[in-house]
Amino acid sequence: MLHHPLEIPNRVRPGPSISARSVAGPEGTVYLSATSQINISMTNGGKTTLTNSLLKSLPNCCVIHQDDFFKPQDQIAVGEDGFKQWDVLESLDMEAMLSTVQAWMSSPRKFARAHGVSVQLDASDTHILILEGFLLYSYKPLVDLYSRRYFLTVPYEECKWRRSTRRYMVPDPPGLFDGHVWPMYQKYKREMEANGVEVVYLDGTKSREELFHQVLEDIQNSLLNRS
Ligand SMILES: Nc1ncnc2c1ncn2[C@@H]1O[C@H](COP(=O)(O)OP(=O)(O)O)[C@@H](O)[C@H]1O
Ligand SMILES: NC(=O)c1ccc[n+]([C@@H]2O[C@H](COP(=O)(O)O)[C@@H](O)[C@H]2O)c1
Repeated sequence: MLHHPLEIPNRVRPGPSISARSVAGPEGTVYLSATSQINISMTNGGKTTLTNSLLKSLPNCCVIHQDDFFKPQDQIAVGEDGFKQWDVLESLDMEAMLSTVQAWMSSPRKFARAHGVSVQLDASDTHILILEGFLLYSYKPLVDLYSRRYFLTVPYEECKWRRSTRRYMVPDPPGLFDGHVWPMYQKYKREMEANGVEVVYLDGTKSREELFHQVLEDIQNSLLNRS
């Protein structure tokens, strides 16, 4: 069963869900034969919002959400600080996420169809996979597969405020943001930069529309440049 992220109340998704839709490009747009993986990162940076807009505008586009790969709560370690360590790589089943991405790579068309999506039949045969997640650039087997890496950033105060308005499947206990979420975000970002992972930084305080148009244009250009 396919779920569009917007249709899931309180962002609860029961088990891995793949979003996909097939749409025609705007008149005059040329999509070249290509398969691309695109990634978008940082908690509350606006990833889901941006992804939902892209999904409606890109041809044969599937989305995999990293937070569908959180391990069950009883497998999440408690740190010395007393918080459950949700924001570390070990709390995610990244092997399962990698397998899902590999299934798409081996046959994007079959993958989309297997998830109930009718694939657009045209000469261009472009397929796009968006990975949406807060910790995508720290798992080496996946990092090397991406065609384009976007990193949405918002300042500390904005991120904390946005986060305070969110209700996760497991609600944040008091102090989690300052005690765990923000320090882990900073740690992984530092490591990513030290490892030389190339990302396109996006200013998450820009308007939703501006971000959408910026990224859509960038993706379309990168598809054209692959010819
Ligand atoms: N460009 C933006 N400007 C202002 N608020 C935004 C923007 N994009 C998203 N938001 C809001 O920020 C919150 C988190 O957005 P969301 O897309 O769910 O983030 P993420 O998936 O990165 O955690 C939501 O309340 C959303 O409406
Ligand atoms: N989906 C879940 O099961 C779950 C549980 C606890 C915390 N979280 C939070 O989800 C965040 C990542 O998701 P977003 O990128 O949508 O904010 C992490 O910072 C993590 O603390 C998710």
